[in-house]
Amino acid sequence: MDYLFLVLTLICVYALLATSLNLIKGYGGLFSVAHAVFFGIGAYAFTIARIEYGVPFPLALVIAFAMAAAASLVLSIPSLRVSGEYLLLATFAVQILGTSLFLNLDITGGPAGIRDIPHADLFGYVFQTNGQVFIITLAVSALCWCMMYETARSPFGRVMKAIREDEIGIAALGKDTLWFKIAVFFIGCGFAGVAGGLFATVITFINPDSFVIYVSFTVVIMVLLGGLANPFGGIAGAAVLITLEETLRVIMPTAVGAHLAMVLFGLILVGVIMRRPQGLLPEHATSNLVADGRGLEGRGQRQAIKLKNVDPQASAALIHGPLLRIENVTKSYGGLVAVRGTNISVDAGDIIGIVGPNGAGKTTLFDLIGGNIRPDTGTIVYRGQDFSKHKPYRIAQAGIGRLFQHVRPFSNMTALDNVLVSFPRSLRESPWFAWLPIDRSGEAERRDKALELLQYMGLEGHANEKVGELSFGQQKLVGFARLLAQGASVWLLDEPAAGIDPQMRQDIRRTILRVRQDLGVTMLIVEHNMDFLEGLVDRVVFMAEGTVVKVASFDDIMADRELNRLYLGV
Ligand SMILES: Nc1ncnc2c1ncn2[C@@H]1O[C@H](COP(=O)(O)OP(=O)(O)OP(=O)(O)O)[C@@H](O)[C@H]1O
Repeated sequence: MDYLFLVLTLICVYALLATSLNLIKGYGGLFSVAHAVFFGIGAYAFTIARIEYGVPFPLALVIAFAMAAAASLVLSIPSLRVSGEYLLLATFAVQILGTSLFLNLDITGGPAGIRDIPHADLFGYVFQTNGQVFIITLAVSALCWCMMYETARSPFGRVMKAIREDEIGIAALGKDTLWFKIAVFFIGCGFAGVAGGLFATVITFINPDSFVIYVSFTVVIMVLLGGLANPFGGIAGAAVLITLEETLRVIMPTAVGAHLAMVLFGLILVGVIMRRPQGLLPEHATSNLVADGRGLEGRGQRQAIKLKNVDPQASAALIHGPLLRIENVTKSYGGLVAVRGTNISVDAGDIIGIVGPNGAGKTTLFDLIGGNIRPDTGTIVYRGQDFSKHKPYRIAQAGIGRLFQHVRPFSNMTALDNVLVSFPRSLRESPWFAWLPIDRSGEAERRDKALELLQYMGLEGHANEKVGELSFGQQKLVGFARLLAQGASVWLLDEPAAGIDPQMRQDIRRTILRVRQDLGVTMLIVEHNMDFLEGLVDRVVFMAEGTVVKVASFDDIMADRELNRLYLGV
């Protein structure tokens, strides 16, 4: 029984460690193979605090969190600007560095480590037997798990998921992705530190062997096996692997058993990747708030509702002069000038079509306005302020929204969550408040607004469906609902009519006209389909070879024989 308690205690510790990595990888999409280092930093910080300074058990756990989280900044601030294999390599380097420091620093006791770590105690009660140690470990792990669970399902967790799905897409909705990634890394590493503190108090002895890269890989396997972005994934993965490891230890109590465990873990990883990439417990896409269908009743037909809750910064009447001015903007790629000395002036409430042959520079122009690339020369002035050197999220926050040609949907999130994540920053979108039971009414209000926006787009019946499973046209309508939630006053629509059937094209056209009529949103529409633009746009900007060739009404452009012959082939 005593041994069983020890195994259960270890499962709790590693479940906490795996859940903290799941927060980083499952929600943040950030692949780290250095998690054992933060586990170790927590363990050493906890141990030193307890032994050297006699710090009480709960406070030592807080110190473990703080030290591991603070150490994460050393890695995350420089390296989270990169992703994919570069981030993986950066975390690998941190793992090697961490192991080397644990081995060579005096404070860590070098290879011999630190012994006789005191048992957990609370209000004078010492948790000594394996049963008692299990209870305190379970209690702390459960508390941390609840905090991470709340964080993951909060608006903060929703933004993290969207970053994982499409970082450019969520930046275009006004979220500072770097800040969110640093924050999720900070929190995940902090909880790894708490797991380290618990580990130290359970085993009462630590040395660098417990924090080597093998441990980091084992935790990665726990997460992948249990289920990425599933709150119970880390627990399931830890339970399976720790049980397996301990069973092997009992059957083969030699070094062979330990090596066999490594081989088995490797095979499990390969098996998971090949047979069940979603892990034992797959991620749920359904928004918690309408999981039971609440809020969807009575929302049958598309109605001519007033968007009373929507606040696009479309106070067109308050703008003096042009809302958006593109002044003498040039952008080259090597010898190729994609946009050349372009000047376009857009008044509030205008709908402007941007047309021209392939390679004319239309998308580049949108990239420049949206901040995805910077102009070589020239300025982009919005509401009187030069935005040409601002980051995409700042431009989006200022009120310029974009529907990308391929929408950039958050495919594994529901339509409702796609809209919810687009609202401007709320209290619980901050990682510090995400786990607190606050702003529930604000969240309920946003849900109602989001449902209203989906209803406005005729998508109320799809609120709970994954956007990746909707048709391309419906995804575009979700994109419109996201722009409304964002409150963008200028919409950059990149080929909204492309890739959809004629019926849906009409729907989208009607929606654009309706948004303009109801909200006075200003729009720039890049489009090849001239029929789509007829009767929709106030002016057409004709571009060719990076240059604005002509700005005129739709009829004048169509009547210009030379343009039609040269570029439109009609
Ligand atoms: N990142 C890049 N690197 C190099 N050249 C680029 C890059 N992006 C665009 N270009 C080039 O710049 C020119 C303008 O491209 P852009 O995509 O803006 O044209 P477009 O008018 O949107 O064309 P389409 O209608 O086909 O989408 C093209 O010649 C293109 O090859």
